[in-house]
Amino acid sequence: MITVSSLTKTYAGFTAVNDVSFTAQTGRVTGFLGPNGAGKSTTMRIMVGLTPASTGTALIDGRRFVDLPNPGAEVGVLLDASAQHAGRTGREILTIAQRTMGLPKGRVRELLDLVSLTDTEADRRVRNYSLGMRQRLGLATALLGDPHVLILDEPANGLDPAGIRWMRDLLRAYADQGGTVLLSSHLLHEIEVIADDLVVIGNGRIVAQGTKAELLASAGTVARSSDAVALASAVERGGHTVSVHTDGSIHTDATTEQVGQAALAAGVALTELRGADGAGLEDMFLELTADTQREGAAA
Ligand SMILES: Nc1ncnc2c1ncn2[C@@H]1O[C@H](COP(=O)(O)OP(=O)(O)OP(=O)(O)O)[C@@H](O)[C@H]1O
Repeated sequence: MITVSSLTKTYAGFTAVNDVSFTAQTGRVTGFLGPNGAGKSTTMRIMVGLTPASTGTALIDGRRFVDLPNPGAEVGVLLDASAQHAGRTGREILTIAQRTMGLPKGRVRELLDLVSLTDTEADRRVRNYSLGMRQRLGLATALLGDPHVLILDEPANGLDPAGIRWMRDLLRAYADQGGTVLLSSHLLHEIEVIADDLVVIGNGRIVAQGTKAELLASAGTVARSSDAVALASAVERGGHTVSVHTDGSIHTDATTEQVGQAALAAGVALTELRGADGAGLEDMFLELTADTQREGAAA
């Protein structure tokens, strides 16, 4: 389990991470979401001892990363896939890590197979790797010591669709076997599919956290009928907030059941009724981080 408590990081008067607290639970995948510059990487760097916190703590199973005797056997870290030594081959990088951690030689082969890097690719210098190959190698390095916690910054970056699905299945299985996964991503839909819990950060502050189910339930309901205005009025009469979209659908904070009841009472036939979870996470993300978006995308 990862426990972050009142973590703050300031750089020359600028607060990059502001009183951040959350936990990433054992057996669950926690998605760490936020716009550019929100403080995700800084938080993760503090967790693994690369950046000192100004105040607060980040503990892994109750201990600071720097106090772990053999950190690679407890925490797998992938923060920047391009930070690997460009002049070494993938196999060399894994072999150095295998020796440092005192693991059996055969572990390198196992991990190359796990991340689907071929022998030819493993013997190529990392400077000639594609971004997706670097991510696979980074994930192999993170998993080499068979850790029970994974901290991954944008691990899907550069992976093709098959690679993204592969990674998703791998992380799901890892969590199902009792591992703790914390991963950051801008790929909201990717997080929506894989995460059990979400932590949303904007301008260094946590703006929302909870289970994905809880947060998406609060994303409301989408409904459609042949008469959007009549449907909107019926739902509004129940005291709910409603917005009518240009495509004729309505989005409301009412539950699907409340919308169904309101439509029935008003004699309006529904042609669609569902939780807003499809686009819900993206809407929620833009809404919660509206103050911190560079493009004013949520406006
Ligand atoms: N060493 C540093 N010195 C000064 N400011 C820094 C330093 N490192 C990070 N920052 C600032 O802290 C803020 C948070 O950066 P961070 O990299 O943690 O964001 P992020 O959420 O990971 O963003 P992205 O999604 O773009 O990677 C940014 O404004 C960044 O410029």
